[in-house]
Amino acid sequence: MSFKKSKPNAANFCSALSKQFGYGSTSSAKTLQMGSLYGASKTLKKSHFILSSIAKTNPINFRFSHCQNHRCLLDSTRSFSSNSPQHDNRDNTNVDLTQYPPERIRNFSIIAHVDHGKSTLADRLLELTGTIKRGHGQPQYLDKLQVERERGITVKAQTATMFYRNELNGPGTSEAHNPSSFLLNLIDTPGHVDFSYEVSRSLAACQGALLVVDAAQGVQAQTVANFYLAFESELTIIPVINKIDQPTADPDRVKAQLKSMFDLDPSEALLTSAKTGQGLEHVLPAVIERIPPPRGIINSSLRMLLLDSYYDEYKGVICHVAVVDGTLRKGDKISSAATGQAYEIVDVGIMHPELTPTGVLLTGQVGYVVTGMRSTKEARIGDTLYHNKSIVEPLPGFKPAKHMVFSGLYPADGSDFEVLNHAIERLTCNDASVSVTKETSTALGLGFRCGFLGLLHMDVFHQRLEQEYGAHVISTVPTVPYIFEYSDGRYVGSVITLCSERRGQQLEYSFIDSQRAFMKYRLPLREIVVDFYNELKSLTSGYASFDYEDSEYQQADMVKLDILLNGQPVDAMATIVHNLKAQRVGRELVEKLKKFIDRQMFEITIQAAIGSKVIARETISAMRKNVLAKCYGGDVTRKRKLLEKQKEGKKRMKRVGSVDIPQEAFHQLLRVS
Ligand SMILES: Nc1nc2c(ncn2[C@@H]2O[C@H](COP(=O)(O)OP(=O)(O)OP(=O)(O)O)[C@@H](O)[C@H]2O)c(=O)[nH]1
Repeated sequence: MSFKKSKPNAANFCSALSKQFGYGSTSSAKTLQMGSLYGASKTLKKSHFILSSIAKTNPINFRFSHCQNHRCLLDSTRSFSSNSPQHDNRDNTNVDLTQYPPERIRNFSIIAHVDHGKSTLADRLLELTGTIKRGHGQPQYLDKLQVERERGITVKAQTATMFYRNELNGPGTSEAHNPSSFLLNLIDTPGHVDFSYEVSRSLAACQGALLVVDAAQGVQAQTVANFYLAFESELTIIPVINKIDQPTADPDRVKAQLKSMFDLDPSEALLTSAKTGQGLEHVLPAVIERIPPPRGIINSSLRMLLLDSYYDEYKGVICHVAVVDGTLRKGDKISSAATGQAYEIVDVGIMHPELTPTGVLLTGQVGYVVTGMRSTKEARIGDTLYHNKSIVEPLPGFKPAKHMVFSGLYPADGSDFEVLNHAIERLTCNDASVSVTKETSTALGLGFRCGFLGLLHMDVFHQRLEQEYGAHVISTVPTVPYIFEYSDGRYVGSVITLCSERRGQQLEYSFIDSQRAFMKYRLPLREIVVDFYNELKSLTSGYASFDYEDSEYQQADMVKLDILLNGQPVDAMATIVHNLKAQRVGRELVEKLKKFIDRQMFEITIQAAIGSKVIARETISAMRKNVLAKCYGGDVTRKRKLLEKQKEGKKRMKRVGSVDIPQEAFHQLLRVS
């Protein structure tokens, strides 16, 4: 499966806020719920599913002059700002963080729907502040993972520290004495719904968020979801209408949406083009003016929130932290509230944007620490770190991730279990939203049962295992639920038909404006986990978008569909389907398997069965060895004897032979709904 920014495919986008189907035949079906965004205001409840479609908009001129009188100089000449994107681990003693008390710190995230321009805007802000060199040749600088670059999407939130000061205080004024120098921590977040856990974690370190909205596409499903994440975290939200350079940009329409859906004052919206640079000079002044400084207590005991972590071959576990109260210095002895383990701070610094040692982190600052943690399991995301022997109230931490898609992960070669074990342990250090338990399959041997936030998340996790740790993985059919949001105007009819075919129950249907509709459906996750999103996109010419929320379990007529190879059930291929669809799904599964299993020296029967009842069957005939090749004109009894012997041998092989199932066959099964 692959997910490209421009052409999302169904399987990937169908990520899930869902729980695992029960695996027994008596389990109930999982349902999905779409929610309406209608009438969103500060009192609104979080919405569930959105279906919206946007007709092409006409180009429109806009006039907007917010912040036009604000004069600012983005300081790119400071001695500690780097002009090189690759300056990892400089011993940057010039960075004196003690010059930045909380009132001169602003921590903010950039949040948006997929592709609305978060990472590009982050690039521009890093360039404007001299944090990275202009035209560094690497767009979306903070998207560092190979998987992010290949797919063109952000999957990990990334923090970067920038330094910024106003011209009004005089260019050239020394950093130490310039009262309006600011330390800004920017967190670029992913837009895809599968990675919203990254967004919510990032928001915990922020007091404000730039809500970026594409000037042509307007408010989309993840705009709404992310708005509510920020709103519920009580952050100051600055709306940024981006991509105003596009011919179809219609900022006035977007402003009206922001007002009607979120009660955001249209006059507060910034108009930008991260591509051309238009309007960007107003962004950081707005951040400084509107977002409050962090509220921590300087003279209090240290309390530090563990935001994220990753494993570095040389340094061990590196933790990203936000200092909520107090001060942290290199050499300090700290403890973990979650595990009670004690550590010494070996290194501390900021991401500027690479690791830059500073020796200290003060109240309100965001940075990294190296503590000599030996095991990745010790780094508990959401943990509170504090000075040894001090008594502190632990911070609230994060809500646990809700796993919606569960899949078995097995080493492609059974003997590589330890390699996979090691790889999963390291990767989950950097992706705490994945749950992992060991399991055994008779067909695939020792492996893991993993919970993901969605199919794209699952797919990205597989890819990262391969790319970053060289582990080759077979994944089993996900036992998963999904939820969506859509928007549509002109395509409403076909969306309704699609949802009805998928056993959806319409809960709400309303229009946001003349071109957009919101629909709320309760859908069985099983029905949308595969291909639903592709169909939705193709039916609506790509205009529909969706978001989803877990709904309650519902009673449903579900059956367990087993796949048998030569009479032996393959547990990894068993799936739960609705009784009405069992016949069709069974037939599709055996037909697919027939295509992907190679002929062998014996006949292979592939069956789909519910309990003892076989509902579909295919046969792969045996490869025929010409046992008569050497009988030049021999007598007919001799030939018959040889053929009889071959037949006997084949029967035996069939009985004892094990069928080789290629990895591709497992992947193909994922695509049958
Ligand atoms: N015309 C135009 N294109 C832009 C602008 N900003 C970003 N883009 C383009 O929009 C596409 C998506 O930009 P990204 O910055 O990757 O979007 P994103 O929101 O970070 O995407 P995800 O992280 O995947 O959610 C890229 O092709 C950018 O070049 C803009 O102001 N104008």
